[in-house]
Amino acid sequence: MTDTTPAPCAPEDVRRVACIGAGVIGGGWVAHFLARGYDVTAWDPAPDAEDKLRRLVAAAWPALEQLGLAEGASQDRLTVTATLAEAVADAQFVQESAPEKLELKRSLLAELDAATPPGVVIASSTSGYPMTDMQPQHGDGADPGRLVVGHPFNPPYLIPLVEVVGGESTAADAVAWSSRFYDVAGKSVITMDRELPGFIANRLQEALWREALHMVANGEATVKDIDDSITEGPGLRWAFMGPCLTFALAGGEGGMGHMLDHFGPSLKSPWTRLEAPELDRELRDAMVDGCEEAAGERTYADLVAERDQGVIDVLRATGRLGGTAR
Ligand SMILES: NC(=O)C1=CN([C@@H]2O[C@H](COP(=O)(O)OP(=O)(O)OC[C@H]3O[C@@H](n4cnc5c(N)ncnc54)[C@H](O)[C@@H]3O)[C@@H](O)[C@H]2O)C=CC1
Ligand SMILES: C[N+](C)(C)CC(=O)CC(=O)[O-]
Repeated sequence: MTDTTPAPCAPEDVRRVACIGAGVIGGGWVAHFLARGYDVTAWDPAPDAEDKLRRLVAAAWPALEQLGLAEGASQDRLTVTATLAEAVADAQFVQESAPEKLELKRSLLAELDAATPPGVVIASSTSGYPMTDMQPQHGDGADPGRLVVGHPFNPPYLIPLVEVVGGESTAADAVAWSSRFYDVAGKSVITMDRELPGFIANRLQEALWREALHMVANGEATVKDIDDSITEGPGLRWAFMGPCLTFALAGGEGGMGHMLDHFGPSLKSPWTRLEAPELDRELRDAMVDGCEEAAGERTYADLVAERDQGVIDVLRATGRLGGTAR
Protein backbone atom coordinates (compact mmCIF):
# COMPACT_ATOMS: atom_id res chain seq x y z
CA MET A 1 0.00 0.00 0.00
CA THR A 2 1.03 3.60 -0.61
CA ASP A 3 0.62 6.48 1.85
CA THR A 4 -0.89 9.33 -0.17
CA THR A 5 -4.13 10.82 1.06
CA PRO A 6 -6.88 11.01 -1.54
CA ALA A 7 -9.85 12.26 0.49
CA PRO A 8 -11.25 15.63 -0.73
CA CYS A 9 -13.80 15.88 2.11
CA ALA A 10 -14.10 14.36 5.56
CA PRO A 11 -16.20 11.19 5.83
CA GLU A 12 -18.57 13.10 8.15
CA ASP A 13 -19.17 15.74 5.45
CA VAL A 14 -20.24 13.39 2.65
CA ARG A 15 -23.74 14.24 1.33
CA ARG A 16 -23.71 12.74 -2.16
CA VAL A 17 -23.07 9.07 -2.94
CA ALA A 18 -22.99 7.37 -6.35
CA CYS A 19 -23.97 3.70 -6.75
CA ILE A 20 -22.78 2.05 -9.96
CA GLY A 21 -24.58 -1.20 -10.79
CA ALA A 22 -28.06 -1.40 -9.28
CA GLY A 23 -28.95 -5.07 -8.96
CA VAL A 24 -29.45 -6.99 -5.72
CA ILE A 25 -26.46 -5.39 -3.96
CA GLY A 26 -26.24 -2.02 -5.70
CA GLY A 27 -29.98 -1.57 -5.11
CA GLY A 28 -29.52 -2.56 -1.48
CA TRP A 29 -26.76 0.03 -1.10
CA VAL A 30 -29.01 2.67 -2.68
CA ALA A 31 -31.76 1.85 -0.14
CA HIS A 32 -29.25 2.04 2.72
CA PHE A 33 -27.74 5.38 1.70
CA LEU A 34 -31.18 6.92 1.06
CA ALA A 35 -32.38 5.77 4.48
CA ARG A 36 -29.34 7.42 6.01
CA GLY A 37 -30.31 10.74 4.41
CA TYR A 38 -27.79 10.91 1.55
CA ASP A 39 -28.49 12.16 -1.95
CA VAL A 40 -27.90 9.15 -4.18
CA THR A 41 -27.17 8.98 -7.89
CA ALA A 42 -27.31 5.56 -9.53
CA TRP A 43 -26.33 4.20 -12.91
CA ASP A 44 -26.89 0.74 -14.38
CA PRO A 45 -26.76 -0.13 -18.10
CA ALA A 46 -29.76 -2.51 -18.05
CA PRO A 47 -32.75 -1.01 -19.90
CA ASP A 48 -35.20 -1.80 -17.05
CA ALA A 49 -32.73 -0.86 -14.30
CA GLU A 50 -34.49 2.26 -12.99
CA ASP A 51 -37.84 0.52 -12.65
CA LYS A 52 -36.28 -2.47 -10.86
CA LEU A 53 -34.22 -0.24 -8.61
CA ARG A 54 -37.16 1.90 -7.53
CA ARG A 55 -39.19 -1.26 -6.81
CA LEU A 56 -36.35 -2.69 -4.72
CA VAL A 57 -36.05 0.53 -2.71
CA ALA A 58 -39.83 0.72 -2.20
CA ALA A 59 -39.89 -2.89 -1.00
CA ALA A 60 -37.04 -2.21 1.44
CA TRP A 61 -38.50 1.04 2.79
CA PRO A 62 -40.94 -0.46 5.39
CA ALA A 63 -38.01 -2.33 6.96
CA LEU A 64 -35.93 0.84 6.90
CA GLU A 65 -38.74 2.80 8.54
CA GLN A 66 -38.77 0.22 11.33
CA LEU A 67 -35.03 0.68 11.77
CA GLY A 68 -35.50 4.45 11.85
CA LEU A 69 -34.82 6.84 8.97
CA ALA A 70 -32.28 9.66 9.24
CA GLU A 71 -33.69 13.19 9.23
CA GLY A 72 -34.64 14.19 5.69
CA ALA A 73 -34.28 10.65 4.33
CA SER A 74 -36.45 10.14 1.28
CA GLN A 75 -36.77 7.88 -1.74
CA ASP A 76 -37.10 11.14 -3.72
CA ARG A 77 -33.41 11.85 -3.13
CA LEU A 78 -32.55 9.14 -5.67
CA THR A 79 -31.57 10.22 -9.18
CA VAL A 80 -31.02 7.56 -11.82
CA THR A 81 -28.73 8.92 -14.51
CA ALA A 82 -28.42 8.04 -18.18
CA THR A 83 -24.63 7.77 -18.04
CA LEU A 84 -21.94 6.65 -15.65
CA ALA A 85 -20.22 10.05 -15.97
CA GLU A 86 -23.35 11.90 -14.81
CA ALA A 87 -23.74 9.58 -11.83
CA VAL A 88 -20.26 10.24 -10.47
CA ALA A 89 -19.81 13.88 -11.58
CA ASP A 90 -20.65 15.36 -8.15
CA ALA A 91 -20.17 12.27 -6.01
CA GLN A 92 -18.23 12.37 -2.76
CA PHE A 93 -18.11 8.57 -2.52
CA VAL A 94 -18.66 5.85 -5.15
CA GLN A 95 -19.85 2.29 -4.48
CA GLU A 96 -19.43 -0.10 -7.43
CA SER A 97 -21.69 -3.19 -7.49
CA ALA A 98 -21.41 -4.55 -11.04
CA PRO A 99 -21.38 -8.30 -11.87
CA GLU A 100 -18.62 -10.45 -10.41
CA LYS A 101 -16.54 -10.78 -13.57
CA LEU A 102 -12.90 -9.87 -13.28
CA GLU A 103 -12.44 -8.25 -16.71
CA LEU A 104 -15.64 -6.24 -16.31
CA LYS A 105 -14.56 -5.01 -12.86
CA ARG A 106 -11.12 -4.03 -14.21
CA SER A 107 -12.43 -1.94 -17.07
CA LEU A 108 -15.30 -0.47 -15.05
CA LEU A 109 -13.04 0.59 -12.17
CA ALA A 110 -10.62 2.20 -14.65
CA GLU A 111 -13.55 4.03 -16.26
CA LEU A 112 -14.81 5.14 -12.84
CA ASP A 113 -11.35 6.33 -11.86
CA ALA A 114 -11.21 8.46 -15.02
CA ALA A 115 -14.72 9.92 -14.53
CA THR A 116 -14.84 10.52 -10.76
CA PRO A 117 -13.62 13.84 -9.31
CA PRO A 118 -10.00 13.65 -8.07
CA GLY A 119 -9.51 12.18 -4.63
CA VAL A 120 -13.02 10.76 -4.24
CA VAL A 121 -12.85 7.20 -2.88
CA ILE A 122 -14.25 4.40 -5.06
CA ALA A 123 -15.25 1.16 -3.29
CA SER A 124 -16.03 -2.17 -4.91
CA SER A 125 -18.66 -4.55 -3.48
CA THR A 126 -16.77 -7.55 -4.88
CA SER A 127 -17.40 -10.69 -2.85
CA GLY A 128 -13.97 -12.15 -3.43
CA TYR A 129 -11.61 -10.49 -5.92
CA PRO A 130 -8.58 -8.85 -4.35
CA MET A 131 -8.39 -5.14 -5.21
CA THR A 132 -4.84 -5.75 -6.42
CA ASP A 133 -6.30 -7.79 -9.32
CA MET A 134 -8.86 -5.13 -10.24
CA GLN A 135 -7.26 -1.72 -9.80
CA PRO A 136 -5.63 0.15 -12.69
CA GLN A 137 -1.88 0.68 -12.70
CA HIS A 138 -0.31 4.03 -11.87
CA GLY A 139 0.27 6.17 -14.98
CA ASP A 140 -1.85 7.81 -17.68
CA GLY A 141 -3.56 9.90 -15.01
CA ALA A 142 -4.88 6.84 -13.15
CA ASP A 143 -5.27 7.07 -9.38
CA PRO A 144 -5.42 3.48 -8.09
CA GLY A 145 -4.65 4.79 -4.60
CA ARG A 146 -8.31 5.69 -4.03
CA LEU A 147 -9.72 2.22 -4.85
CA VAL A 148 -10.79 -0.05 -2.00
CA VAL A 149 -12.94 -3.11 -1.46
CA GLY A 150 -16.06 -2.43 0.64
CA HIS A 151 -17.65 -5.88 0.80
CA PRO A 152 -21.26 -5.81 2.04
CA PHE A 153 -23.73 -8.54 3.01
CA ASN A 154 -27.14 -9.09 1.52
CA PRO A 155 -29.17 -6.99 2.02
CA PRO A 156 -26.78 -4.08 2.60
CA TYR A 157 -29.64 -2.03 4.04
CA LEU A 158 -30.05 -4.48 6.95
CA ILE A 159 -26.90 -6.50 7.53
CA PRO A 160 -24.44 -4.15 9.24
CA LEU A 161 -21.10 -5.70 8.24
CA VAL A 162 -18.77 -4.22 5.61
CA GLU A 163 -15.28 -5.66 5.12
CA VAL A 164 -12.80 -3.00 4.00
CA VAL A 165 -9.43 -3.80 2.46
CA GLY A 166 -7.10 -2.14 -0.02
CA GLY A 167 -4.92 -3.54 -2.79
CA GLU A 168 -1.20 -3.17 -3.37
CA SER A 169 -1.65 0.29 -4.94
CA THR A 170 -4.32 1.55 -2.53
CA ALA A 171 -3.37 4.47 -0.29
CA ALA A 172 -3.50 3.61 3.40
CA ASP A 173 -5.51 6.79 3.93
CA ALA A 174 -8.16 5.65 1.45
CA VAL A 175 -8.69 2.51 3.53
CA ALA A 176 -8.93 4.56 6.73
CA TRP A 177 -11.22 7.12 5.07
CA SER A 178 -13.60 4.41 3.76
CA SER A 179 -13.75 2.64 7.10
CA ARG A 180 -14.66 5.89 8.82
CA PHE A 181 -17.19 6.76 6.10
CA TYR A 182 -19.00 3.40 6.39
CA ASP A 183 -19.00 3.81 10.16
CA VAL A 184 -20.57 7.29 9.87
CA ALA A 185 -23.06 5.84 7.36
CA GLY A 186 -24.25 3.33 9.95
CA LYS A 187 -22.33 0.20 8.97
CA SER A 188 -20.32 -2.12 11.19
CA VAL A 189 -16.81 -2.20 9.74
CA ILE A 190 -13.99 -4.72 9.80
CA THR A 191 -10.84 -3.19 8.32
CA MET A 192 -8.34 -5.74 7.05
CA ASP A 193 -4.63 -4.99 6.77
CA ARG A 194 -4.05 -7.61 4.06
CA GLU A 195 -5.89 -9.24 1.18
CA LEU A 196 -7.29 -12.71 1.84
CA PRO A 197 -9.31 -14.76 -0.67
CA GLY A 198 -12.96 -14.28 0.32
CA PHE A 199 -11.98 -11.75 3.00
CA ILE A 200 -13.06 -13.04 6.43
CA ALA A 201 -16.78 -13.76 6.44
CA ASN A 202 -17.00 -15.25 2.94
CA ARG A 203 -14.02 -17.48 3.66
CA LEU A 204 -16.02 -18.86 6.57
CA GLN A 205 -19.29 -19.02 4.61
CA GLU A 206 -17.56 -20.75 1.72
CA ALA A 207 -16.36 -23.56 3.99
CA LEU A 208 -19.92 -24.13 5.15
CA TRP A 209 -21.27 -23.81 1.62
CA ARG A 210 -18.74 -26.30 0.24
CA GLU A 211 -19.95 -28.92 2.71
CA ALA A 212 -23.61 -28.16 1.95
CA LEU A 213 -22.93 -28.81 -1.74
CA HIS A 214 -21.13 -32.06 -0.95
CA MET A 215 -24.07 -33.30 1.09
CA VAL A 216 -26.60 -32.48 -1.66
CA ALA A 217 -24.34 -33.97 -4.37
CA ASN A 218 -24.02 -37.20 -2.41
CA GLY A 219 -27.69 -37.35 -1.41
CA GLU A 220 -26.62 -37.18 2.24
CA ALA A 221 -29.02 -34.38 3.20
CA THR A 222 -31.74 -32.32 1.55
CA VAL A 223 -31.52 -28.56 1.07
CA LYS A 224 -34.19 -28.20 3.77
CA ASP A 225 -32.27 -30.42 6.22
CA ILE A 226 -29.18 -28.26 5.68
CA ASP A 227 -31.05 -24.99 6.17
CA ASP A 228 -32.91 -26.28 9.24
CA SER A 229 -29.66 -27.55 10.74
CA ILE A 230 -28.43 -23.94 10.85
CA THR A 231 -31.63 -22.01 11.67
CA GLU A 232 -32.61 -24.48 14.42
CA GLY A 233 -29.03 -24.98 15.60
CA PRO A 234 -25.80 -22.96 15.41
CA GLY A 235 -27.44 -20.04 13.57
CA LEU A 236 -29.34 -19.11 16.72
CA ARG A 237 -26.07 -18.68 18.60
CA TRP A 238 -24.20 -16.99 15.77
CA ALA A 239 -26.61 -14.02 15.72
CA PHE A 240 -24.96 -12.70 18.86
CA MET A 241 -21.83 -14.79 19.57
CA GLY A 242 -19.31 -15.84 16.93
CA PRO A 243 -18.09 -19.39 16.31
CA CYS A 244 -14.93 -19.01 18.42
CA LEU A 245 -16.51 -17.82 21.67
CA THR A 246 -19.42 -20.20 21.08
CA PHE A 247 -17.01 -23.13 20.93
CA ALA A 248 -15.05 -21.82 23.92
CA LEU A 249 -18.25 -22.40 25.90
CA ALA A 250 -18.26 -25.99 24.60
CA GLY A 251 -15.19 -26.52 26.77
CA GLY A 252 -17.18 -25.67 29.90
CA GLU A 253 -15.23 -23.77 32.50
CA GLY A 254 -12.06 -25.09 30.85
CA GLY A 255 -12.91 -22.83 27.89
CA MET A 256 -11.21 -23.03 24.47
CA GLY A 257 -8.19 -24.87 25.94
CA HIS A 258 -10.29 -27.77 27.14
CA MET A 259 -12.45 -27.71 24.02
CA LEU A 260 -9.37 -28.06 21.73
CA ASP A 261 -7.68 -30.68 23.93
CA HIS A 262 -10.94 -32.63 24.13
CA PHE A 263 -12.26 -32.37 20.57
CA GLY A 264 -9.18 -31.40 18.53
CA PRO A 265 -8.02 -34.94 17.75
CA SER A 266 -11.50 -36.03 16.61
CA LEU A 267 -11.81 -32.94 14.37
CA LYS A 268 -8.57 -33.62 12.54
CA SER A 269 -10.21 -36.04 10.13
CA PRO A 270 -13.02 -33.69 8.95
CA TRP A 271 -10.52 -30.83 8.63
CA THR A 272 -8.15 -32.75 6.40
CA ARG A 273 -10.58 -34.58 4.11
CA LEU A 274 -12.43 -31.46 2.90
CA GLU A 275 -12.22 -30.61 -0.82
CA ALA A 276 -14.28 -28.55 -3.23
CA PRO A 277 -17.20 -30.45 -4.83
CA GLU A 278 -17.63 -30.54 -8.61
CA LEU A 279 -20.37 -27.99 -9.39
CA ASP A 280 -21.77 -29.87 -12.39
CA ARG A 281 -25.22 -29.49 -13.95
CA GLU A 282 -26.70 -32.26 -11.81
CA LEU A 283 -25.60 -30.61 -8.55
CA ARG A 284 -26.71 -27.19 -9.77
CA ASP A 285 -30.17 -28.53 -10.60
CA ALA A 286 -30.41 -30.44 -7.30
CA MET A 287 -29.68 -27.20 -5.41
CA VAL A 288 -32.22 -25.24 -7.47
CA ASP A 289 -34.92 -27.91 -7.01
CA GLY A 290 -34.16 -28.19 -3.29
CA CYS A 291 -34.46 -24.42 -2.82
CA GLU A 292 -37.74 -24.32 -4.74
CA GLU A 293 -39.07 -27.12 -2.56
CA ALA A 294 -37.91 -25.35 0.62
CA ALA A 295 -39.51 -22.07 -0.51
CA GLY A 296 -42.84 -23.83 -1.20
CA GLU A 297 -45.57 -21.33 -2.10
CA ARG A 298 -43.51 -18.32 -1.00
CA THR A 299 -42.50 -15.95 -3.82
CA TYR A 300 -39.19 -14.06 -4.00
CA ALA A 301 -40.96 -10.97 -2.61
CA ASP A 302 -42.44 -13.07 0.24
CA LEU A 303 -39.00 -14.44 1.12
CA VAL A 304 -37.39 -10.97 1.02
CA ALA A 305 -40.08 -9.60 3.37
CA GLU A 306 -39.70 -12.63 5.67
CA ARG A 307 -35.92 -12.26 5.74
CA ASP A 308 -36.07 -8.49 6.33
CA GLN A 309 -38.48 -8.89 9.25
CA GLY A 310 -36.38 -11.74 10.65
CA VAL A 311 -33.18 -9.67 10.58
CA ILE A 312 -34.95 -6.70 12.19
CA ASP A 313 -36.35 -8.95 14.93
CA VAL A 314 -32.87 -10.37 15.61
CA LEU A 315 -31.28 -6.89 15.64
CA ARG A 316 -33.98 -5.70 18.02
CA ALA A 317 -33.75 -8.77 20.27
CA THR A 318 -29.97 -8.42 20.54
CA GLY A 319 -30.08 -4.68 21.24
CA ARG A 320 -28.50 -3.70 17.93
CA LEU A 321 -31.11 -1.41 16.45
CA GLY A 322 -28.76 1.55 15.96
CA GLY A 323 -29.50 5.26 15.99
CA THR A 324 -30.68 7.09 12.92
CA ALA A 325 -28.19 9.93 12.94
CA ARG A 326 -25.20 9.73 10.71
N1 LIG B 1 -25.63 -11.07 -4.26
C1 LIG B 1 -24.95 -11.12 -3.11
O1 LIG B 1 -25.35 -11.79 -2.15
C2 LIG B 1 -23.70 -10.32 -2.93
C3 LIG B 1 -23.01 -9.79 -4.01
N2 LIG B 1 -21.88 -9.03 -3.80
C4 LIG B 1 -21.16 -8.44 -4.92
O2 LIG B 1 -21.92 -7.35 -5.42
C5 LIG B 1 -21.66 -7.20 -6.82
C6 LIG B 1 -22.98 -7.19 -7.56
O3 LIG B 1 -23.61 -8.44 -7.36
P1 LIG B 1 -25.21 -8.57 -7.42
O4 LIG B 1 -25.85 -7.31 -7.03
O5 LIG B 1 -25.53 -9.82 -6.70
O6 LIG B 1 -25.44 -8.82 -8.97
P2 LIG B 1 -26.74 -8.52 -9.86
O7 LIG B 1 -26.64 -9.38 -11.04
O8 LIG B 1 -27.96 -8.58 -9.02
O9 LIG B 1 -26.54 -6.99 -10.27
C7 LIG B 1 -25.51 -6.55 -11.10
C8 LIG B 1 -25.98 -5.29 -11.79
O10 LIG B 1 -24.89 -4.74 -12.51
C9 LIG B 1 -25.38 -4.25 -13.75
N3 LIG B 1 -24.29 -4.16 -14.71
C10 LIG B 1 -23.97 -4.98 -15.73
N4 LIG B 1 -22.89 -4.52 -16.37
C11 LIG B 1 -22.51 -3.38 -15.74
C12 LIG B 1 -21.48 -2.42 -15.93
N5 LIG B 1 -20.60 -2.56 -16.90
N6 LIG B 1 -21.41 -1.38 -15.09
C13 LIG B 1 -22.29 -1.23 -14.08
N7 LIG B 1 -23.31 -2.09 -13.86
C14 LIG B 1 -23.40 -3.15 -14.66
C15 LIG B 1 -26.48 -5.22 -14.15
O11 LIG B 1 -27.39 -4.63 -15.06
C16 LIG B 1 -27.11 -5.53 -12.80
O12 LIG B 1 -28.19 -4.67 -12.52
C17 LIG B 1 -20.72 -8.32 -7.21
O13 LIG B 1 -19.41 -7.85 -7.18
C18 LIG B 1 -20.94 -9.35 -6.10
O14 LIG B 1 -19.84 -10.19 -5.88
C19 LIG B 1 -21.41 -8.76 -2.53
C20 LIG B 1 -22.07 -9.25 -1.44
C21 LIG B 1 -23.24 -10.10 -1.55
C1 LIG C 1 -23.02 -15.38 -2.29
N1 LIG C 1 -22.01 -14.34 -2.01
C2 LIG C 1 -20.69 -14.95 -2.01
C3 LIG C 1 -22.09 -13.36 -3.08
C4 LIG C 1 -22.37 -13.80 -0.68
C5 LIG C 1 -21.57 -12.65 -0.18
O1 LIG C 1 -20.61 -12.17 -0.75
C6 LIG C 1 -21.93 -12.06 1.14
C7 LIG C 1 -23.29 -12.39 1.69
O2 LIG C 1 -24.21 -11.60 1.55
O3 LIG C 1 -23.42 -13.44 2.29
